[in-house]
Amino acid sequence: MAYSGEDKKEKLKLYSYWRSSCGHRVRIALSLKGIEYEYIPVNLLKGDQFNPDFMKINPMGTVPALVDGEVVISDSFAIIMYLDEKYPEPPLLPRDLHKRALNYQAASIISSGIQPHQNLAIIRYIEEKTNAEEKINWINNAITKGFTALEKLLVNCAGKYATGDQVYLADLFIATQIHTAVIKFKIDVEPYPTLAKCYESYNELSVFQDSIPAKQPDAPTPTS
Ligand SMILES: N[C@@H](CCC(=O)N[C@@H](CS)C(=O)NCC(=O)O)C(=O)O
Repeated sequence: MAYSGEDKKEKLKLYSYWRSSCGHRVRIALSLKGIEYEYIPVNLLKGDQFNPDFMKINPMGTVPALVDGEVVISDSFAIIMYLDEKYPEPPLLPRDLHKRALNYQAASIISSGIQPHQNLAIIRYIEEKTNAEEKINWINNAITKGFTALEKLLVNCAGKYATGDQVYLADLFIATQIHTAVIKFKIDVEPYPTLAKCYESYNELSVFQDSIPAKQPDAPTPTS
């Protein structure tokens, strides 16, 4: 089922940045549910997240932020849950309670155990206080620790995707975290066979392919 036009008077607005993994998760959710939206770029490298107009939308100065009429939400987890409740098809949470908890757990490992450690503000600070090598070590440690935990968590329940043969919440977080690790930080996913297999499956789906950072309107044009 696609949600376009008749369910909404005004298009949703997504404030994001092409390379933001948190924004990337939300794009996949919107795309899976067939929701049309307006994409508003916030250039994190230029500091647009601290522009007073944007700070009114999200006083944390981070992307993504979603505006749906009077409703403003500025955390990817909260945005995805809001979308899932407002546009229930296809559901992002399985009915089975154990699988549901695994989805929450995997999403949480990434949103609180990995992503904050690789966030622009943090890694800039680490480099400033130490050096570029320490920054890379810091990122690698956080991703290795998180991926090792995720691999253990999912090894016995994964199918094509993280918790079976249907895409759920965990997949949105895993796909985008692996994409960032592989493409941005050049980290190999091979040591995590369950995660690597899921990544292959995501790359076969157009909703995942179309949501990747390089395909966003604010992504730099590739030079040949
Ligand atoms: N928990 C928030 C984290 C948001 C976040 O850290 N966003 C990053 C991009 S992925 C950001 O905007 N960073 C800007 C900065 O560090 O200045 C979420 O899931 O939306």
